[in-house]
Amino acid sequence: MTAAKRRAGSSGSGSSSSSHGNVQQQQQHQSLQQQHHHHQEYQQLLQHPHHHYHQHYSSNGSTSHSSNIIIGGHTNATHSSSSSSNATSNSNSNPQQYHQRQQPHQATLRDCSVKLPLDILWLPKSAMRPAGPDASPTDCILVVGVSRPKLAVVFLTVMLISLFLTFHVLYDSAVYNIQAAQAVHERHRLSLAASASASALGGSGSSSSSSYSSSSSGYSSSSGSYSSSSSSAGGNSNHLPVFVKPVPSSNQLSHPMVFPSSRVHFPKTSRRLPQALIIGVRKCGTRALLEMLYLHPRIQKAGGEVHFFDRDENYLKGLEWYRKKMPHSFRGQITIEKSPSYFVSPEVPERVRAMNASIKLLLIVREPVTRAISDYTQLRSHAATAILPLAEKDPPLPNQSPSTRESSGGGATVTATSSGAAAKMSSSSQSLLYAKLQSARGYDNALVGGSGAGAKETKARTSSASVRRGASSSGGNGGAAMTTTTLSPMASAAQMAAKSFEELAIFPNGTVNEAYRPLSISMYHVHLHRWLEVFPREQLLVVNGDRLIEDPVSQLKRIEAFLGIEHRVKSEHFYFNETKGFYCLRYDNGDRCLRETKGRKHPHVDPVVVSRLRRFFAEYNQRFYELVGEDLGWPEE
Ligand SMILES: Nc1ncnc2c1ncn2[C@@H]1O[C@H](COP(=O)(O)OS(=O)(=O)O)[C@@H](OP(=O)(O)O)[C@H]1O
Repeated sequence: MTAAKRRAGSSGSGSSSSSHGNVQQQQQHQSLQQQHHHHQEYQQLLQHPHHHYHQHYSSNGSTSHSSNIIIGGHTNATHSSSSSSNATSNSNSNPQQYHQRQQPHQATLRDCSVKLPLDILWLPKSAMRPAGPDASPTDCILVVGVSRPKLAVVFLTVMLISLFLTFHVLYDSAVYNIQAAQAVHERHRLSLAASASASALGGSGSSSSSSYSSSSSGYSSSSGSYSSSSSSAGGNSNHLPVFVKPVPSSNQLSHPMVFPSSRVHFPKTSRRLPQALIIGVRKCGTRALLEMLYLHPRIQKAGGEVHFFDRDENYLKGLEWYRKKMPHSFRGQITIEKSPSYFVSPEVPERVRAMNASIKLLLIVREPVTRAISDYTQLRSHAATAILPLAEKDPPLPNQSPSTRESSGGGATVTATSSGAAAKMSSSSQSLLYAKLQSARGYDNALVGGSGAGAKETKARTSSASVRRGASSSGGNGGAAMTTTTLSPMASAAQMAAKSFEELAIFPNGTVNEAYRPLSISMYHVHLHRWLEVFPREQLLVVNGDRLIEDPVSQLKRIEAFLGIEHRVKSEHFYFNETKGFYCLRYDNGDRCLRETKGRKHPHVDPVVVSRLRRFFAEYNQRFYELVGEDLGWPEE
């Protein structure tokens, strides 16, 4: 290039001395030479970018030689031949000097010698191709190159990955925050609703009444933990978190959330009907199972028991209502709902099939006598909670005679005044209590042995009555003919709280009261039979509730396989809590145990009665084993 320019320079001076009249021709010649010069310079740049860089900048101490970025010089398509020649002969001059040489053209030409950070420089557009007549004098081109392409690729990849991870973390934390906000909002709403209903029911100053409400709506002030009652009914309880969590500060609770929970959801999620159901059995660990499964990233759970299929008032609202009770989920996630009473409600299997014939069913069972005692413990606890506050509060009515209505628990006659508290109740208090009992799920059918009388009016009880019929007709000693006398709810609760398990389970003549609800629910084969008439066996997985208590991971592994999801819930997700006597869950942000109503201390039951009941259940258990095709090894003595 330099030689060409020299030739151009000498040829130019020679022609000026010999042919002064031919100026136009000379200018054209110079222009052609200049284009040639830029073209050569461009080629050189492509072939030896570093060399080019050093040529221009090695004398400038401020420029790093180890830079990976390449660099253009500065020139312009309309340079005069003299300046072109200077630029090439002083190829070591720095950009400033070079720039100074362009001073005469400064006004009309774009300065491309601007020093950018990272040693990125502008190149004149004309350096990329021979400047044509259309070349604009103000065009500059930014050229960035890398001297170590492999390193650059690695660098870029790392950058992209970290960008992706950052996005992912932000995404996750956004979801988490939204869910946390929803939970707090929901609690706040429920606490307001609870206090409102408490004041409506028992007056504003009624501490006893509000303690009932708070237990059913979720806040357990004594334990300082959030504890929704599993037997509370209604839509509100559907969203209650169940694991014991630190109570949010009063500040948090009194803060109204800025957005309504029903509207907040993450993009690309929607509420889907459940693809799997935990259908029961009550008191066998249904809640523990759901919470444990929820550790799996592919599982979404309905917050509470929806009771869609077993309660006509819900079922009649339609599938869309049910769907709206479901959590938001991503495609590919499995939504699970649990309502243990599905198992014992005759109309449920058909209704479930009508929604989704290929739904997966989870049935968790425990040794039947243990389950019955657990059921009794819960019912008694609810009865006590229901009776005492109102009984203490209400003065006895003058001239009110004790209730003389009696109930027969299959032969065991019980006077409803067994608790003095019952007699003290005013009729208004009784109806309030009745309303509470109605809404308390645990009371829907099992207040008293055999008759379940006080709970006959609601639809929920219609199904339980059918279940009782089923249980009674299923065999057994037949000694428990039911008497369906009406027992007031107060009397029922009083009776329940006062009687022992032994009294309720065994008649004085020594026969088993198989119509006693906690016992009839434990006759698993009766209920399962109905399900297997509607669903193929492969669609139902039997989970061993006793093993879930001892070794959750082994049971969860089976369930993951059944649901067709990868094995993700591992032993590191659990720790054994000595105080509670059960496994608790380990989350990234802390450990949580099921609330105190799960894992209650059972009353002592006479071992003779336990043996008697085990013998009674042995036959039923065999039938159950046959149905499921597995021997669960429950004791027969
Ligand atoms: N990890 C863990 N923590 C606490 N409790 C556990 C756990 N795993 C299973 N269980 C057992 O679950 C029993 C309650 O069963 P459910 O959740 O099905 O009860 S309910 O029907 O929903 O009321 C509950 O019954 P009780 O012991 O009688 O309270 C527990 O025995």
